Amino acid sequence: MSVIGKPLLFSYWRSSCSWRVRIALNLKEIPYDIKPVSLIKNGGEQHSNEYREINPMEHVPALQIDGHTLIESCSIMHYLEETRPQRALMPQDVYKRAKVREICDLICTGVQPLQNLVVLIYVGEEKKREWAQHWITRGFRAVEKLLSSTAGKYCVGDEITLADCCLIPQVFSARRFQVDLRPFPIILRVDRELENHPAFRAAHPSSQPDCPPEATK
Ligand SMILES: O=C(O)/C=C\C(=O)CC(=O)CC(=O)O
Repeated sequence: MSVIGKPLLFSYWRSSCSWRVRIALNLKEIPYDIKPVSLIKNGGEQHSNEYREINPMEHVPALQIDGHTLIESCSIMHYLEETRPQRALMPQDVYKRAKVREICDLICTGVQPLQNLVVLIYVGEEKKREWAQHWITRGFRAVEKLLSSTAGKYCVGDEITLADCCLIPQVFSARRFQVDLRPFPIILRVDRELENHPAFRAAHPSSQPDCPPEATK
């Protein structure tokens, strides 16, 4: 690992957790390299001895930056926020900061882990779509309710925050599992607001070097 080189992100094109960090890096205009880790090739490269040294949880993402190796997308985003204050992704106001963390935690602990690859494999091919739909819908009901009192143009007010970095990839996963999003008009509005933002577009799965050609839009 190079201390002075560009940060290196261990990422998988369709991983929503990798996508969160890609958005944050792009928004802050931090140049970085990507090291693709295939979650499906040969039973998953994340389970290799080499990668387990980088991330003992055998998940993506991991970020090598400033001579450190960091794991867990929210911790990584907070590190970026604390070390690279340019283009702040947390509001100044303490209450608004709490609301941003609330939305991030809800998605990152209450929704996304339930549709993680290891969980879906455990649930089984037959039930996995119904399972993912159930938990995403349940979580989105809560997110929509929170947004009804926090959202401006984006999740919390009119500035892009870490909450948006978490929400947009989760909406993509919801579509992937064919969740009916009609009951969530605020989530859909924020998603529409950000779908063509350059930092979000560049972080999109279809823009990734490891995206299979048939999946590019
Ligand atoms: O089917 C695949 O291509 C494998 C894995 C993923 O997409 C990523 C996830 O496990 C879900 C997620 O990050 O939300």
